[in-house]
Amino acid sequence: MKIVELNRNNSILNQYLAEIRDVNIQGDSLRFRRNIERVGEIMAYEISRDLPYQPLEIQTPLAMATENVPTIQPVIATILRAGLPLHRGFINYFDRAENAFVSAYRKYIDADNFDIHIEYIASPRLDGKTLILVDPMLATGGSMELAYKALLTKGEPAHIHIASVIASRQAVEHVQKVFPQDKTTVWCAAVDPELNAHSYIVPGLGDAGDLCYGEKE
Ligand SMILES: O=P(O)(O)OC[C@H]1O[C@H](OP(=O)(O)OP(=O)(O)O)[C@H](O)[C@@H]1O
Ligand SMILES: O=c1cc[nH]c(=O)[nH]1
Ligand SMILES: [Mg+2]
Repeated sequence: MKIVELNRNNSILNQYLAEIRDVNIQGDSLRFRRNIERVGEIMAYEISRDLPYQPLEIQTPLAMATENVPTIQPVIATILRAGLPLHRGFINYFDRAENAFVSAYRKYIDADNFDIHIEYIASPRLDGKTLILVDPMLATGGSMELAYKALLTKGEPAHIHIASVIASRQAVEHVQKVFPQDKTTVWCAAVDPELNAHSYIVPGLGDAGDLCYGEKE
């Protein structure tokens, strides 16, 4: 399974990631959402390089031109609610993509233990398609795994891309166990070393959903 950590190479993505993490900047929720969206745009561009292409003949005002263009449009799936700004970044680039939405939330049993609940799924058929699963945080990997299993009820994708802003090392290992090795690629802006007792990524960024949309009850 190919794992790509985009912050290993210097690019403007690192500036957006620094602002997303920065406790003195991330409280500006408009900037936080836009920075997540910009990471989504950069990831969409990177993933676009892995798609199949074929030449297209185009009539310009002066002559014929040929450009290689993608032969497919992916399905962009996300997990509510923190996934929404990242998803928006992806569809800013894949403007003819189909889309899927899954809800997932942590229901805490006590301070440190929780189950993940999936209650809502809206998806096109996925058979033979390229599925891009986008969620800014891959902490334990549990939400991503359960969202994928829910989406499999809509068909078997030909290839799966997982795109996260920050993943924990543990979640990357989990994904390597539960997703098909031969047809999954993982894209992260950063991979962080630890989870804390509440299964939050450390250093991470805090709670992505709350930073986007406010605290929930
Ligand atoms: O890898 P996991 O351990 O499953 O954690 C990651 C999940 O946590 C966050 O969502 P959260 O449950 O906070 O919901 P929210 O988007 O409504 O805030 C995040 O967007 C992921 O979906
Ligand atoms: O670090 C984490 C873990 C789960 N959800 C978040 O928003 N952040
Ligand atoms: Mg949250």
